Amino acid sequence: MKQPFFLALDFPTADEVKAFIENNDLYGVPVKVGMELYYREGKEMIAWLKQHNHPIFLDLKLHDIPTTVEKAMYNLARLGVDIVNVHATGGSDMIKAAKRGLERGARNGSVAKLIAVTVLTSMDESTLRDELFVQQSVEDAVQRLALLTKNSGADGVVCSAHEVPIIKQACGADFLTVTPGIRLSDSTQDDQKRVATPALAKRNGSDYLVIGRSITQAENPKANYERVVEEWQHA
Ligand SMILES: O=C(O)c1cc(=O)[nH]c(=O)n1[C@@H]1O[C@H](COP(=O)(O)O)[C@@H](O)[C@H]1O
Repeated sequence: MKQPFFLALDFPTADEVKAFIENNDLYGVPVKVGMELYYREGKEMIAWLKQHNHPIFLDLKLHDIPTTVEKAMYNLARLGVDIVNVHATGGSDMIKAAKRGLERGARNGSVAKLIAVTVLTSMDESTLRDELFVQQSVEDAVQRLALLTKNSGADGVVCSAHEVPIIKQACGADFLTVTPGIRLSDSTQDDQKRVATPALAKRNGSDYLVIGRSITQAENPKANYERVVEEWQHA
């Protein structure tokens, strides 16, 4: 993979995605396709990105009963993307079912990696305590969900860069950590609560960054993309 960053293509239409990639000469970079884009442009968008050699993380965060998730993953596997995700809070039966669906639907023997969202980066301790009635710290909750994910046979987790060291300690160095909530030092935080710079994510041992608005909403997106590359290489 060119760079260990998934550029979050949070745009409403395929035309906007294509114009963005063209205008900023970002052909072939790893990308993340989320709900906003996928629900409108679906598999044609995925096919276009594959034609242009973009590694793809399809972020649909499945969370349902195991049978439904297995069948949905079977269908998603046929798209030939590189990474897909579920919510870890769906539990071990659901995560195992997701894995089965991916394996059954795999094409040409290549199975997409399965990762599970632990605690969304838009949440903090008060969200857990006051809204979800979870009394643990964010770190403890993330670590427990990471262990559940690993023991259910998935390849890694989505977490914030701050929790990477405790996850690696609990689940091993090979267990993938994919970290959104990445911000350049002069970017706005928006709706994210647990944010980190690319440099901090690198120092903490994050395997892949997910980065959207710091690049896509910037005045000069290409310059900000290069800043992320620079920070990552020199951290
Ligand atoms: O699974 C994800 O990708 C994800 C998990 C999470 O905990 N937090 C999170 O922000 N994301 C996604 O990562 C991207 C972050 O975008 P920016 O905040 O614009 O960099 C969005 O597309 C989110 O949907």
